[in-house]
Amino acid sequence: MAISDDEVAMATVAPLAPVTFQRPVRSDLEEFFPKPYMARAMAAPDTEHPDGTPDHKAAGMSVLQQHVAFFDQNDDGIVYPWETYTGLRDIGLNVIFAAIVGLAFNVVFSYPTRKGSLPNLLLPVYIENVHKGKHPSDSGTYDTEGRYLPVNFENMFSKYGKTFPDKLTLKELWNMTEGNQTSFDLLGWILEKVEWALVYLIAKDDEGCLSKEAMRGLFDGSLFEKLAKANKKTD
Ligand code: HEM
Ligand SMILES: [Ca+2]
Repeated sequence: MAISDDEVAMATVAPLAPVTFQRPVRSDLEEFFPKPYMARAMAAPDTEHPDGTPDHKAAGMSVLQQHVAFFDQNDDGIVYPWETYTGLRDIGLNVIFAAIVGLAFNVVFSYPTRKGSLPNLLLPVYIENVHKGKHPSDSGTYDTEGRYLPVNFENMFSKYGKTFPDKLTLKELWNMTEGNQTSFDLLGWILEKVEWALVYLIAKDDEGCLSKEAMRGLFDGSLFEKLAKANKKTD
């Protein structure tokens, strides 16, 4: 059967690229909120939350900056390893795990986000420059300036969420990190696995799935705030 030019122009699948059938994209997002293709600098909306997280303050920061600002204990715009450690403890990691993971985040992100040209042995992460920490093999939900792209967030679920519409099973999360891998990018691929493994660990639900809401909250940092609050209550 011949495909008309009109059909070609708007198609989201290509007959000779089976992967486009296996990982479909959304074409109905505008029914839920305006301009899903427009990168949001300060809010992280999805189909269920068209305005993002109302009780979470952007405080003038980009969505990626908000993701990291949770760890900035004294709000001076710089995240030192001991601050990452404290934040990780607050969201429920044990002492050893928080120490290892906390140090690892600063080891990875301090150099790319540095001010000036020299590395700093105290491993600060400068929130102002955190967009420079972006790595390949990610979900594409943050753009290169640290904004949030609703369409790419939603497509994670249309592509990989085969069991439920609003959460990913562990296998599906794994498939997503595999599917996001770009070539010649071992480090980005490892980081992607570690980041999502951590999110899964701290936020999986009773059925062993990662909810869309937890993942959305990961992007604007509200997930960390929620977990810290819940943790404080149980102390
Ligand atoms: C000081 C602490 C942290 C820093 C500096 C940091 C930095 C970043 C940066 C720069 C990105 C953008 C990566 C990209 O889009 O290529 C990012 C994304 C991400 N981070 Fe963090 N992060 C921190 C803490 C955490 C923690 C504690 C977790 C998990 C619990 C986490 C999980 C993620 C995930 C899952 C992504 C999204 C990757 C994707 O789009 O596929 N981050 N982070
Ligand atoms: Ca600080």
